[in-house]
Amino acid sequence: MSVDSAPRDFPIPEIPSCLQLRTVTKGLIPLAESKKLDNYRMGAHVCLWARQEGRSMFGEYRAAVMMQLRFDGTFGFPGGLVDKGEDMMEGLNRELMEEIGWDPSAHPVTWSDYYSTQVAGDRKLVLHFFIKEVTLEQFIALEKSCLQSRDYGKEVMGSIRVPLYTMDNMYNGLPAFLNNKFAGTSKQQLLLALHHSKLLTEHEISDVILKSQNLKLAPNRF
Ligand SMILES: O=c1[nH]cnc2c1ncn2[C@@H]1O[C@H](COP(=O)(O)OP(=O)(O)O)[C@@H](O)[C@H]1O
Repeated sequence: MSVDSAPRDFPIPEIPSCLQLRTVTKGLIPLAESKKLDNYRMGAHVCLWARQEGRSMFGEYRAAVMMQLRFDGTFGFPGGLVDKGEDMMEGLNRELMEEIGWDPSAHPVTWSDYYSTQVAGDRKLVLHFFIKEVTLEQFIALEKSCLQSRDYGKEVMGSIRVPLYTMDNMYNGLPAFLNNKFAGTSKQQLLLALHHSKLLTEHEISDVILKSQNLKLAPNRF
């Protein structure tokens, strides 16, 4: 497999003001710092997305963004824990092959897709996050290959597309989606990826967070 495994450092990404929330910024460290941590498990996940023109009857698509329903009933990004002694990029690409049938020799996730590193000291866990744009054609091919993957129906219960629109009742769509249960830091990573990829503006992100929290005040809204 040809993946760029050269060790490099990356600073903490610039976090937009709409996401300057403790839940989002907690534990963010530069990549080089994570390499000094002893006896930490290392995980890597990737947000794969493709531009998508047009709109459905519910709102504008903007993009297809892939998340997956995991064995534990939570949503997360494809990826997982890297084995002891395994190169990080090799481990991530291996996880993608197992979970979504990704062909790493054709389209490897590389360091150029790196976005952030977060550390959960209490769990002795370091989580690296990558964001990769693919074509819509590749995205659709991946959705199909998920069904044939080794882990489908076991660790992974299927890929999903994140709804990026907000419907007329000001809640359904992305705000409602954000009230699901998410694995690890994947909800924060999703919001960061939407900002980084310029799929949502800062104003739209603030608005979506506010609308998703409104449900907690009005649980019977539909
Ligand atoms: O998409 C994600 N983003 C950030 N953290 C995640 C995501 N999915 C899982 N995690 C966290 O990483 C840990 C290991 O991930 P995962 O369960 O995917 O590894 P595995 O498939 O190797 O068991 C989980 O316990 C969870 O805390």
